[in-house]
Amino acid sequence: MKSQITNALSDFFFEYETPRQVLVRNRRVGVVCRIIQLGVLAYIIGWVFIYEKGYQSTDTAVSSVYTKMKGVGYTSVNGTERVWDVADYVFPSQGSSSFVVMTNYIITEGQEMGKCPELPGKHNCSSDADCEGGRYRRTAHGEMTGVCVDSTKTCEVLAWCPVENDHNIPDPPLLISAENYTLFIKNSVTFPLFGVTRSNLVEGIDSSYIRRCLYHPKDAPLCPIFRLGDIVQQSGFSIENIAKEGGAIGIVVDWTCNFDVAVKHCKPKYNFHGLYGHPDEKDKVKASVGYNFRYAKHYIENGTEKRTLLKVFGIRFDIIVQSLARKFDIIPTLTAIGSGVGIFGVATVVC
Ligand SMILES: Nc1ncnc2c1ncn2[C@@H]1O[C@H](COP(=O)(O)OP(=O)(O)OP(=O)(O)O)[C@@H](O)[C@H]1O
Repeated sequence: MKSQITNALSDFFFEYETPRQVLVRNRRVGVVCRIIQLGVLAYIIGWVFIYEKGYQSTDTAVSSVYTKMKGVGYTSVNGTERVWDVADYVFPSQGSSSFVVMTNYIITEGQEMGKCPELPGKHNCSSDADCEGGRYRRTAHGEMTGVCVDSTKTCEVLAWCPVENDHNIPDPPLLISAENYTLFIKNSVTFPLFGVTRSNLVEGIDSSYIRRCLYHPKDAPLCPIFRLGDIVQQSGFSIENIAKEGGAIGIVVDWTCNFDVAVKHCKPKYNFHGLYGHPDEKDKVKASVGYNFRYAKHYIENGTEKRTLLKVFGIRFDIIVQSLARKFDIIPTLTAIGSGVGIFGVATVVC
């Protein structure tokens, strides 16, 4: 028993096996083998190393975006002139990466708590029995009082009165001048794996350049100030259409960087994508068109709380940062070489 174990151990430690090599002198097999090896070599060098950059490790960035609009709009509605500045037309005002620029609105001034009839068209009634007191209708403005108002043939509601009438959206849009506003984007990205931080205000973009430049895809691709009309156009919309009923535009800041070359070559690229906007005429039956929301400004007049309600139609901008940085790393390089050497074995098997 003991000698059997000793034999097994000595077999294991003092013997070595290796496959026997056979040299085949055959032209056809030789050519096929070389072609397969060449194909594998081309795959490893061309695809894995050059195209897929298998010798580099990758990292995505953490980022922060800050925006600021500038520009002034002017409206003259029913003889009332008004100037709209950035504090009036940007929502929210903090300069976040997702914000709305108002391009059209329906204003309902002097609303106060009270009882008034609903809008004609919606919530019609023929008698008080149709307006169940204390109940709400899904798209109503307030709580029904149980009265059907004769003059309008609509239910009376306890609500902010008079209720908003949004049957007609102003056309042309009231703030079509929004196309001349400018947007400033400040974006900073950090690639934690490589310990690199970059800003879209890259080398050469100083305060005097910022004061006079305007983004242009060819002439000024690094200027961080964008004209709104240009953004709308480059995202595939027309300002007249999107301004009336609103829409959304994605601005992509693309950081594709190679840190094997100097960090200063890591620069952002801007792309614009229409996310949703004014549809073609044939799409009129769509359940929802454009983009809008309601916004109220409250105040006290003669001891009564009142509000001005705005149904805001606007362009919603979403600034999306996309990033991919690469740098030489020994581990992916060795992994790629190792898998390449492994694939070489395929040629031998096939041959
Ligand atoms: N939307 C924009 N369009 C054009 N220029 C802008 C815009 N936003 C900012 N700027 C300019 O870019 C520079 C940097 O803006 P930043 O907000 O950092 O400074 P600021 O002095 O607080 O700007 P400001 O007081 O003019 O709003 C300033 O010269 C500013 O006037």
